[in-house]
Amino acid sequence: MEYKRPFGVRIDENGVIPGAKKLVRRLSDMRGYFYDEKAYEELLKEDPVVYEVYAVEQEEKDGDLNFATTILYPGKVGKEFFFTKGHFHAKADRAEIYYALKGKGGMLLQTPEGEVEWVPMEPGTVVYVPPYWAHRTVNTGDEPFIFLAIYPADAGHDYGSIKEKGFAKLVVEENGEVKLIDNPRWK
Ligand SMILES: O=C(CO)[C@@H](O)[C@H](O)[C@H](O)COP(=O)(O)O
Ligand SMILES: [Fe+2]
Repeated sequence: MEYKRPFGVRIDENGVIPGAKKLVRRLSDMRGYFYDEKAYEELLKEDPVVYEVYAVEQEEKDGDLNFATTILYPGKVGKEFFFTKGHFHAKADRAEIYYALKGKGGMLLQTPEGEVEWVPMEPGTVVYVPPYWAHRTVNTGDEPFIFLAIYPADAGHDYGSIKEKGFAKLVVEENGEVKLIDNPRWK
């Protein structure tokens, strides 16, 4: 038997995993995701980086694990806080663990039927993402929101239905407060 080699890596203070595969999502990669289209077009002139992912991934095999950090930058489109695209897993029954490292935010989770949960996250918070729940993180603070995710190597990503329908709730700032409001576009 040829064994894989164990290793340790240290996540640096900016959330970077040395040697990991880096993915950058700018606002222009997220057309159609934010509710306020006018505010989206306005901010597109700057095209800010919304988030970066540093992923250490294995072959898509049952039993193995991937891990990744996400650095979700602070910002808003209109009154809606910056968020990650959000996805179901391609293998929908694959669960996941998130561990918050820095900054402030939360996770929106949603079942295929559109039932929504919001879990606030601060450094030290562990979130259990059960099988079948779509998940999106939101930065509700004014510094980068950084977290680690650990997920089965064969989980995969299914972005389609979230891209099309979004989440049933929007996370917005109203009168200086973080609020969850109904997404008028959700059907
Ligand atoms: O949930 C996972 C992996 O299953 C996270 O590593 C996200 O992939 C990352 O936070 C970016 O978010 P998305 O753009 O993939 O929704
Ligand atoms: Fe995931």
